[in-house]
Amino acid sequence: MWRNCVRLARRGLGRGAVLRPDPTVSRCGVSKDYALPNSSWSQGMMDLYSRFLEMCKDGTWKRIPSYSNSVDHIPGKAFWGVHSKYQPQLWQTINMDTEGVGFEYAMFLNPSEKRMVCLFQPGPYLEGPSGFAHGGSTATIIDSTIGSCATFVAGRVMTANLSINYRNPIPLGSVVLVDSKVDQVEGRKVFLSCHVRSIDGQTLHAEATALFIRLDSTKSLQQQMSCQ
Ligand SMILES: CCCCCCCCCCCC(=O)SCCNC(=O)CCNC(=O)[C@H](O)C(C)(C)COP(=O)(O)OP(=O)(O)OC[C@H]1O[C@@H](n2cnc3c(N)ncnc32)[C@H](O)[C@@H]1OP(=O)(O)O
Repeated sequence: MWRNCVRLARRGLGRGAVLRPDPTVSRCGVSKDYALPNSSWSQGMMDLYSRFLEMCKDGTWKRIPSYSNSVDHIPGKAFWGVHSKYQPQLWQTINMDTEGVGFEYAMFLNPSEKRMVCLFQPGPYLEGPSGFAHGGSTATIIDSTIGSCATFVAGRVMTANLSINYRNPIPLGSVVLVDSKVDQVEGRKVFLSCHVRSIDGQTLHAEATALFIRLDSTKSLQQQMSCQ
């Protein structure tokens, strides 16, 4: 499906050339918010989602939609618009068209607390040890959640450091809460921390700290990321 739906664009030739999806084309030609309930969500995931939606009513929390194609949804805004309050996310990595097999998730932002939480239900494609989520998939969802939080406070950022302690394995199909917050901002550096817990709060699955760096505004993203 991926091969059929995505137009790949080769940008540049030779050293440093990258092959990546054309950001103007959504994976199936249709823009879709991937962070919405579907039939694969367990009752626990639905209940938690409803609780957070309830907390959105007074404006304390905001639901963050997730599109693989930002173009239709952020008209006039450059990729990773700087200092956006909150905006649709661009997730080619974690959005899968088959429901329930990979990352099922929904993110909510608490702007005043500079906190981003992610309700996460890992599917079978994320298996590492038998029956449990692969540590790399846990790192991905942590990086995505923390990164979204850093984006909220600082605009265009990249992960410079991510340190994770894995405390208890995450059973596939279970629901965990990835809870991240900004601890400190020093110039271009954003320090964050994160805990991943079961929804009853009894099991600590992982804890992490991260450093994100706000990209130099005088350089384009291309320059910033080119080989030096
Ligand atoms: C709609 C869509 C939303 C989308 C929402 C987006 C969410 C994003 C989530 C996914 C994010 C990723 O996976 S990003 C992919 C993984 N990350 C990467 O590939 C990053 C690779 N690294 C880099 O490109 C670069 O090293 C940067 C950009 C991180 C930093 O480069 P730079 O901008 O030139 O900055 P530089 O001068 O080196 O460093 C600035 C300051 O930070 C310090 N510093 C730099 N790196 C480190 C480090 N690892 N540990 C400690 N300190 C460090 C330096 O000492 C310096 O301190 P001082 O001297 O000033 O005191």
